Amino acid sequence: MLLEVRGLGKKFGGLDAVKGVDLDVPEGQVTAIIGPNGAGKSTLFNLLAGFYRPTSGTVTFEGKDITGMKPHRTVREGIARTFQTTKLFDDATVLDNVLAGRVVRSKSNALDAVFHTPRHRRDERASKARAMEELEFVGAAHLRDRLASKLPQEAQKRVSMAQALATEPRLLLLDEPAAGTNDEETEAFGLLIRQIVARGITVCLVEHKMSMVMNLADQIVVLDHGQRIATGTPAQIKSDPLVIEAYLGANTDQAGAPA
Ligand SMILES: Nc1ncnc2c1ncn2[C@@H]1O[C@H](COP(=O)(O)OP(=O)(O)OP(=O)(O)O)[C@@H](O)[C@H]1O
Repeated sequence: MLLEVRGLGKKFGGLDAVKGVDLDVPEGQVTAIIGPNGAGKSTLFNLLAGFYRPTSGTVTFEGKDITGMKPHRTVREGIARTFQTTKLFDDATVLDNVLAGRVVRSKSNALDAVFHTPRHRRDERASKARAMEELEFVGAAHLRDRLASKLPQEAQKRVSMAQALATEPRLLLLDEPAAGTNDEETEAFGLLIRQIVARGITVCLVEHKMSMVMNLADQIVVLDHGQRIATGTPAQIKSDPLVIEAYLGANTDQAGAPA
């Protein structure tokens, strides 16, 4: 198992945002995490990537205990995440944004950079080449010199995927990759995610768009009120009474029952 989560919990004051969650993410697959608004999906991602420290439980990645590890360390371990609303550096170009993802794999140190040593120059060239490869992979190479803030949402999402891929992850956490995109763009993101998996990268995604989830996921994990209420294949989840109840009971029109 690539990622093993046991009894994971996060409290905000008196609220259990995530409670006693067990999760196994098999290598080379797509695991989707779904659930009504406020179910704890984003909090779970933040716990896995180290943005939040769990109140209880453990996270094991490739057999190593990474519970409570900070994001700069989890990314070195091989976990990258994208955000629901993209967090690019607005004043930087697309290429510089993707290069920022390379920093974690840089072999040269601060002194190399200050003295512009051959090692630093070699490292810089290799990083740039890798960043461009990732931009080509996501179909955004032509945008390399544009300011990230000036791009439409869909392009920003592609760039943030390139940035995450540039860190050379073994596990990619995608937080609502299809949010705010039209049907055609959603389908294109689905294809891109398949290509990512074909590269041997394991994908875990949070997504409200059920068409994408049902098409892509090998395994679906359903959260409700911070707890895992079901795990299974898309076919199993669609007909699970607990899941149907959670969605029908959800006071939202965005969550979209997995029909
Ligand atoms: N930083 C925080 N401080 C306090 N409460 C929080 C915080 N982050 C999340 N919560 C609460 O924890 C619960 C789970 O929120 P979370 O954002 O993880 O849900 P979600 O499933 O990702 O929802 P959505 O689908 O709307 O993005 C909610 O009740 C939310 O209000």
